[in-house]
Amino acid sequence: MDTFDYDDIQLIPSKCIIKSRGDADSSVKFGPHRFKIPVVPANMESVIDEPLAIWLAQNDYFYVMHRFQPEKRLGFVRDLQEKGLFASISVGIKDSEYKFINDLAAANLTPEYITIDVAHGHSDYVIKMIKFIKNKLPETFVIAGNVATPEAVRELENAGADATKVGVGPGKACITKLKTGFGTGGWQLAALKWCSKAARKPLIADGGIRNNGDITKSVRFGASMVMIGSMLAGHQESPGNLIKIDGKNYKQYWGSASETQKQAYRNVEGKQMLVPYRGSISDTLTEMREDLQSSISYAGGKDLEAIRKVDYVIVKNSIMNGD
Ligand SMILES: NC(=O)C1=CN([C@@H]2O[C@H](COP(=O)(O)OP(=O)(O)OC[C@H]3O[C@@H](n4cnc5c(N)ncnc54)[C@H](OP(=O)(O)O)[C@@H]3O)[C@@H](O)[C@H]2O)C=CC1
Ligand SMILES: Nc1nc2c(ncn2[C@@H]2O[C@H](COP(=O)(O)O)[C@@H](O)[C@H]2O)c(=O)[nH]1
Repeated sequence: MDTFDYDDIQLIPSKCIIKSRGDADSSVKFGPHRFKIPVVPANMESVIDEPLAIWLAQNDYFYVMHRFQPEKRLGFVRDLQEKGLFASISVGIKDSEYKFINDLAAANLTPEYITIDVAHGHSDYVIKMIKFIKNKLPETFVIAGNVATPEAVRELENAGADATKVGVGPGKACITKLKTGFGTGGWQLAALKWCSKAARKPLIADGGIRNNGDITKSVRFGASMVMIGSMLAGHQESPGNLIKIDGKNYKQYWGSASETQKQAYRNVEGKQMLVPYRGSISDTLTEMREDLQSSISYAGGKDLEAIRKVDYVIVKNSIMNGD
């Protein structure tokens, strides 16, 4: 298998067939809804909160609410659905989560999306949770992860997952690779390609996106949706505190397995850091959309499908040369 990451790849342009980049359709159908772009902010407490989730749903962007305020989730689902918006939440795999799924079913609440959010998703306990949710809430679109291999994708899909999330350790706030020696850090894009050979259902590429072009590359190598943490954590709407250093503004970004998140130093596999302040998230998402439209034009098509077929070259870390 070739191993490569985002910086090692350049996509090769094909003849343009549209008059304007504005004619390119960057939208994607994912589960029961269609979204403006194949991008979702990471389900981390430093990336998404309730007001941002509502804004994203109102503006046709996908979101996944984090699972770190478990007692608020049922009310959140009810609130969103009462507003006529889709509900998309996260769960873990501990015993209390089974009670939560039962509570949702008993209240006749069916979230449109549930993401099973576990660091090592290739696990019998994740499989058990997929089956449980599919039994109790059969209409819910279940996303399971995170995984790194085709075998894991196959097993989670066979258990009933509607989509699988690929990426173990490529995240900006991640120290899994350093603390355990495992993961897709440094070859996340190749891992996505490898997993896509086995996938029969949608894949989410999760972690390691550093430039808007990496979203396009993820789509080329098999992603239906791309999950982004650090690049979407620095906004006015982002939950992290605003910090000013030497006249420059930053936002706090912390890993979901960091000491900040856990409030304890046990099984820590994440860190806290500062990311540059970037203003409104609406402007960043609009730029992502425009860059995707441009990508579609370079791919010689009219929609995201065109990107999936383009040729590419492996340039081994040289695309930033001269910058
Ligand atoms: N995408 C990624 O690369 C990573 C993401 N994260 C994020 O950090 C958060 C916390 O993750 P996580 O620790 O899974 O959540 P939890 O603390 O909820 O752990 C998940 C469950 O799986 C058990 N488990 C067994 N082996 C492992 C293992 N190797 N890694 C993790 N759990 C294991 C845990 O038990 P016990 O705690 O007793 O071991 C626990 O019961 C999540 O939001 C996750 O997405 C964290 C690391 C990597
Ligand atoms: N190893 C860890 N991975 C983490 C942690 N918290 C979140 N994550 C993963 O990172 C991505 C976001 O990656 P980015 O490169 O876009 O910043 C996120 O979706 C999780 O999968 C953590 O504490 N440790």
